[in-house]
Amino acid sequence: MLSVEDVSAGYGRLEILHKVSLEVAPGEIVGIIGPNGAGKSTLLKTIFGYLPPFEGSVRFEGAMLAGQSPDRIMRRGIGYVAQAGGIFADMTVHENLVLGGYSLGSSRAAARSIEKIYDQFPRFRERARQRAGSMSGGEQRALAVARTLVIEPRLIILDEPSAALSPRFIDEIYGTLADLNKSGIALLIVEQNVRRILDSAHRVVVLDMGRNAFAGASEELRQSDRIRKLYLGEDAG
Ligand SMILES: Nc1ncnc2c1ncn2[C@@H]1O[C@H](COP(=O)(O)OP(=O)(O)OP(=O)(O)O)[C@@H](O)[C@H]1O
Repeated sequence: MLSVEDVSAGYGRLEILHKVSLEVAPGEIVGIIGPNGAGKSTLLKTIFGYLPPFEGSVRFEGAMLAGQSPDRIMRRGIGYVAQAGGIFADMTVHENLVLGGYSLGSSRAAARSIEKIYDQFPRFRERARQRAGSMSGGEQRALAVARTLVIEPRLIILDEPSAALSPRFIDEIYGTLADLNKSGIALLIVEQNVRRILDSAHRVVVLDMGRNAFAGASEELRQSDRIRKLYLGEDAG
């Protein structure tokens, strides 16, 4: 469904990603982990069109994404939840959802889609007129995810959905993500919380210093001495 092949990318002339590859199959949850500065966010920004790759290809359902704007990529059926969510705190919950449908170009289609989201997340219907910034951190994160649903994506890309949330809210957001996945939406998730992503993802890709370091089924990685030692703080002995 999503295929990233030998992508090199970075900022200005500074190359951060060196020939990175990964695949996401329909309905799959794929996690990306790696140390700080490994290039995880840079990879998501490159897939979503915020950064043009220096080389390599990004394909979604067969179509080339490289060189397309985030807006067009969204219309092809990919949602993106930036680090820390990026909702508009001073706007209402409803206005945030309306903005999520901006790229649809049809307010009727967006309204229909938002109605479905309210059915799925009744608490947002109750809070439609509430200022988004007045909700809890967990609810704001859920709203950031819900907002991507207005365009009815087949893949959602998320940058650290658990960041700065308490364990209870992390459970909630991952519960929401599991439900979306059950409804058929594939997920590509950058996550610092390695235990959480190993529990949730089907497969995990490890990036290190801008390169593919390791990849495998979550179950396989959980058994790996290297992963346990480096990322789970366990004594692999
Ligand atoms: N806008 C930018 N301009 C120049 N360099 C940048 C920019 N954003 C990130 N970088 C650099 O790119 C490298 C990779 O950063 P990136 O944010 O992709 O890593 P990450 O794996 O997501 O890290 P973290 O887990 O800390 O979020 C870092 O060395 C960072 O300093």
